[in-house]
Amino acid sequence: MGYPNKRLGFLGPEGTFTEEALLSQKDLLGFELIPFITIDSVLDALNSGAIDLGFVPIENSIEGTVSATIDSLVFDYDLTIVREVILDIHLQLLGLRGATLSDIKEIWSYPHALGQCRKFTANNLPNAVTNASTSTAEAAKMVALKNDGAIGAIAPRVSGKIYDLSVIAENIEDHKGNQTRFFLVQKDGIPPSTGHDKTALVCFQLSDTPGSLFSILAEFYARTVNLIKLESRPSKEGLGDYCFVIELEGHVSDPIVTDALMSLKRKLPEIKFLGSFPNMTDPKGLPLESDASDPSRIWINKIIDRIQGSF
Ligand SMILES: O=C(O)C(=O)C[C@]1(C(=O)O)C=C[C@@H](O)C=C1
Repeated sequence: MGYPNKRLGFLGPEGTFTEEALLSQKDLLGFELIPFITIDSVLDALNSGAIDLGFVPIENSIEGTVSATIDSLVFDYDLTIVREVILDIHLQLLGLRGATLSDIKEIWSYPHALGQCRKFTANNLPNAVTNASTSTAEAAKMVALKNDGAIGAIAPRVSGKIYDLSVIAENIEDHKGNQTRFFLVQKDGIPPSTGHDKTALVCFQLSDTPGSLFSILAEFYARTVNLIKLESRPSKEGLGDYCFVIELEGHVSDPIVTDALMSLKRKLPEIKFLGSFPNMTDPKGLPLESDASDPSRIWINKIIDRIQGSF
């Protein structure tokens, strides 16, 4: 199935985990897939309309949230999350053919990947200098270009094949069950409810007073809406000033979710809706090409307007 003239940007270059997660989504392969060198450049291109969809990492089970992604979604752009994808992550120490562990004096990788192998590096390469690259695959590409046996990259196995590097040490992540979650984002349009959805939003508070977080959570508790994730992020307004990123079970069009969000809206100066999207375990796919004149979509957009206060 093709999507003529539809462009999907992702964190590249060829060989990143982001690309691997994207390629696992067969229905997206008909798009023109365009690698970008940073997460910011993907989201910026989406915001400006240069691409139709963006695919970026959001969180890792060892290292936590990818700040570049969440901060762009919360503060910089009005984009909507339409899908989540979860990928098992195994990191490899790659180097030139013939290089061994004792040859490596310098390691390059994406900071989130370096963090996932912190203990491995401390125990096995305590004197190696670590350096940040814009992605794991970019680090692998650079090792190949520099053609220096003393430089290693922490990267996916597939990137070793692409850039002709060999695996010096395999599966070096510090904890078992390492996984990263990715978001597919678009400028607007909310996938209809599948019955197995999540909703993401940001709550901005007026001031930090006793019970202010409790009063947010109470709205969900009162309606037995299950919270999946709660994270405080610096609001960028000053040290100790936070906003709350919340993920909950349900779709924004589910009456109890709508009701909880409307009630929150009356308490808080600002709520930002980030998206309603199917749980990754949902066996039903989601229609990507949602029709702008679809009455259910117009109705959902009205709910969002009311929650965000732009009516
Ligand atoms: O550099 C890559 O390969 C990416 O896709 C980025 C990223 C991340 O942001 O966490 C994705 C998965 C892994 O956790 C390591 C790196």
